[in-house]
Amino acid sequence: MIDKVFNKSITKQFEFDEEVASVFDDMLNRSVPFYKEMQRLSIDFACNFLSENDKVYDLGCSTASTLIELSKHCSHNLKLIGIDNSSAMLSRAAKKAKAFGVEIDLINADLHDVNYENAKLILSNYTLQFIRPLQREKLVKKIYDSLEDKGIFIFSEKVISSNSTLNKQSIDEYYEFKKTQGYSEFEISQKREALENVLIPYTEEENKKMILDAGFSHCETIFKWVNFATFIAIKK
Ligand SMILES: Nc1ncnc2c1ncn2[C@@H]1O[C@H](C[S@+](CC[C@H]([NH3+])C(=O)[O-])CC(=O)[O-])[C@@H](O)[C@H]1O
Ligand SMILES: O=C(O)C(=O)Cc1ccccc1
Repeated sequence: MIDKVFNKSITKQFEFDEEVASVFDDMLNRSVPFYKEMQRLSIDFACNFLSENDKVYDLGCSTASTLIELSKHCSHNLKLIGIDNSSAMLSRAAKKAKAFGVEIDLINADLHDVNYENAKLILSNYTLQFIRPLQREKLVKKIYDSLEDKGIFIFSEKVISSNSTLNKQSIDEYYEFKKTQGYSEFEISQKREALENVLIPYTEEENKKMILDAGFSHCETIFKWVNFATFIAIKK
């Protein structure tokens, strides 16, 4: 289904509700530049670190697109666990996983309330940005503590520039991208208002500092387009 969620005046802040979930895959593909390329890159890097029967978590898995793609492109048998607190997203994730014949343990819970034992890989694409800043650092520390010694954390985020001029130009460039994807200026403005104080992006440097402060030995940007970045963090 085509995303037309914001072609009417908003009546509430952005939520991952039934209406969003019903158009989510289209929304993501048209709202995140190079989403598919990022997803494939994160999967390729992930596969290099994974072995038979490793445990993989996707935090904020939405409709399980990434775990399904990972299972298709990684030759190892993996224990796949997707966590999300949106029932609407997880009901679609379950249907999609079944349709693709991929076994995924889907957990309907807040990311703060789940233990991610013995994780070799934790993924979290475009999710930390929705976690309140003080809680975000706490969650990243939990992610670090949950990973095995040779564990990897791959995550993607919307980012801001610390230079106000470049930040404004980045936002303008991003909205031009959205127009190429068929969104109207009205839809773009309504979604921007809905996301105010819901999606809170950090700078690339703030993301890396958060990761290193949690104890990770290394954090690197492996993909970036203007105001969207993908990072890989190595525990030891
Ligand atoms: N506190 C929370 N606890 C659990 N889930 C949460 C929480 N906050 C947000 N979510 C969930 O995190 C997901 C963020 S979307 C991830 C896309 C996916 N990674 C993808 O690559 O397709 C990104 C986006 O929509 O831009 C949603 O499914 C929320 O329900
Ligand atoms: O930041 C934005 O304006 C977006 O549209 C990103 C986004 C993509 C999918 C769900 C929520 C936010």
